[in-house]
Amino acid sequence: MTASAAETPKPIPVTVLTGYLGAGKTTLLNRILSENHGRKYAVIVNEFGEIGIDNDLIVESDEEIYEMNNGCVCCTVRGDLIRVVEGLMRRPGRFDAIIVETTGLADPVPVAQTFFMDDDVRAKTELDAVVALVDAKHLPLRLKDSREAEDQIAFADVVLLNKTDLVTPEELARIEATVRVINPSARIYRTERSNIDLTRVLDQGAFSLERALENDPHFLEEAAHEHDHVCGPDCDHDHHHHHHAHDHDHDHHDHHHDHDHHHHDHDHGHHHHDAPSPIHDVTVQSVSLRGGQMIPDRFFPWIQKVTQTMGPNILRLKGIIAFAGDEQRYVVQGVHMIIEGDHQRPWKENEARESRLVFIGRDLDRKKLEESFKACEAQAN
Ligand SMILES: Nc1nc2c(ncn2[C@@H]2O[C@H](COP(=O)(O)OP(=O)(O)OP(=O)(O)O)[C@@H](O)[C@H]2O)c(=O)[nH]1
Repeated sequence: MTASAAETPKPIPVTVLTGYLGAGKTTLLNRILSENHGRKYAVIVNEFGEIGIDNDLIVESDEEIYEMNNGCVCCTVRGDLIRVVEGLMRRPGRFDAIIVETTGLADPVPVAQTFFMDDDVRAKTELDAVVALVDAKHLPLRLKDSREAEDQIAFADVVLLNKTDLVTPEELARIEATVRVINPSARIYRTERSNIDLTRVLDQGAFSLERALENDPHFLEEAAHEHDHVCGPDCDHDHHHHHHAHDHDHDHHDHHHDHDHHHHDHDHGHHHHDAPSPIHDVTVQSVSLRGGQMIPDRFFPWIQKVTQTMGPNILRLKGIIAFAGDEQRYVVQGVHMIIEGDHQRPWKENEARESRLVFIGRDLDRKKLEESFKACEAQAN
């Protein structure tokens, strides 16, 4: 029997969206889902925070959204990703392409590896491009405190330098130069609210296995990257012990920095090939709050105060707030001290009018946040 085009369907292109917490991934995803491009996407998102707000922030569309388990892709979710993709493959014709939105704390490498490691997935999909969103305002801070932020840029095929409205032209030029140093070959575009001609992001045919292997000769090796990054706060891993626990079966210390070839000589001070590098940023935690209906005159001054006083430690906040007497859901979002909010849509008949708020950051005082959040409730005194 000879294989014909009909018998071997074209591999499904996969776009991986990466970028640090709050950089603009969901904003881009919502553009993709809203725009009339005539293609049908299956979207895979990796929820962050135990009360899962992310899914609620994606625009409603005909697209099918698949959630992966809590935790980071590299540690616990790769199997999950393979299962979701295999499930998708069993329903040919339902969609033309796949988009994977990774959590802001994830290393994109294990996600990309997934599309090469499992034989079935490898045969049926084709990694089209890794697209990294960069928050222009907060990049300098990120490069100081997060290896992931840098790795995400280093590994990208396309970089969207986003939030250009929050920086001066001079700052923007400097930031672009920094991105260029971290990744000399990526296509870089400046964007506001992830506003990009989608033909520059989708169907790029940009991902090159050859280049990935050049940057990291161990790209195709299982576990080379598994533990070289920050796990999400909800990751099941025992952060304090697994480093030792895994030492005997993976020698990830020897080669997991090989992709640093990318990084040339810029000096961020945290890339040392031999020194024991911080394996996990164990200080990042998440605090999830739940409450009833809130009084705006309590909630807004409270959230203002929280972001003013704790801003430097708040990497990300997201919430859906039910205000007493308000027929609409109110969405609040923040990155450090920059916070914004808006009505999203009317509450549905069967939806419980409750408020949910997730903080991701360092040194968060859970008890204090819980109590002060509760004090904004309508029934609180
Ligand atoms: N000022 C400004 N705000 C932006 C821009 N792009 C996105 N935002 C806002 O930044 C916040 C984060 O955007 P998201 O698209 O949710 O970011 P994300 O990367 O999906 O965030 P995580 O999923 O938490 O990692 C939201 O409040 C956006 O409205 C921009 O270009 N300028």
